[in-house]
Amino acid sequence: MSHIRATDLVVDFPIYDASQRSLRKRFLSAATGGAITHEGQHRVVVRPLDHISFDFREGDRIGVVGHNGAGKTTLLRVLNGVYEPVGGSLEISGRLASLLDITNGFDTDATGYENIVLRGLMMGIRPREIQPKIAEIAEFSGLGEYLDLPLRTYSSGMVLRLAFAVSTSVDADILLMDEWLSVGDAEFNEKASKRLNELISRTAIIVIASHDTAMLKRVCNRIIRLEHGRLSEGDQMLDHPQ
Ligand SMILES: Nc1ncnc2c1ncn2[C@@H]1O[C@H](COP(=O)(O)OP(=O)(O)OP(=O)(O)O)[C@@H](O)[C@H]1O
Repeated sequence: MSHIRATDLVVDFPIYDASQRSLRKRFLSAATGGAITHEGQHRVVVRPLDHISFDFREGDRIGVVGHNGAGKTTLLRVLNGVYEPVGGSLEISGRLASLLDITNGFDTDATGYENIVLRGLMMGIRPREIQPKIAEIAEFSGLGEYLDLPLRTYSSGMVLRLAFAVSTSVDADILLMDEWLSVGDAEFNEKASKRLNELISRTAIIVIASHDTAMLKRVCNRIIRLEHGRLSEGDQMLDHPQ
């Protein structure tokens, strides 16, 4: 059974070159962002996640809401293993896929086809696992002969189409998303939304951070709210101003 269990999770970002001068308006407490503590003359610590605990189980579609800088992206990155917590524990069981930073792993000098494999590697997928999927990914991207050309010849929308096609080609138990991915022109975007909905319906646990309450109401069955790095939970969380 897939699950994610966090107990008293803490993430800190120490900032070593912060000058007191740039922080002189300390009497203004920040409306956004994690808690800031001052340690000595030049060290400041931002705490985007402050002792948070949760238990996500199969069937959970979790919407993460909160103001700018509340810690939503940080939470997704911790789950994805990009950030290491400085405190607490995190237990993840199940294969994890992330739609965060979907162009990570791409090489602008490599062709579209080569980049499918590179992105696959970045996602922890072996070449022999991605190989049988290449034709479907190529077809879905709609990039045709461009797939034989280096990525640097693509428009930014074309790069995103390819990134989306690869990133959504492999099933996982847990899927992380930072906002609903909308890529490409209107026609591609519709196709992409359909693919994303299908992927979601096959995935045991979804965690999606967003400011889009209408989308969260449609996709999620649990809502958690981050506020200055602290967590609360409940359906009424969607009624708060973002
Ligand atoms: N690389 C970093 N170095 C220092 N502080 C950071 C870094 N990344 C994020 N932070 C801080 O961590 C806190 C949480 O940021 P995060 O990006 O997780 O917020 P968010 O809820 O995703 O915001 P948004 O809705 O604006 O995307 C903020 O106070 C931000 O200033």
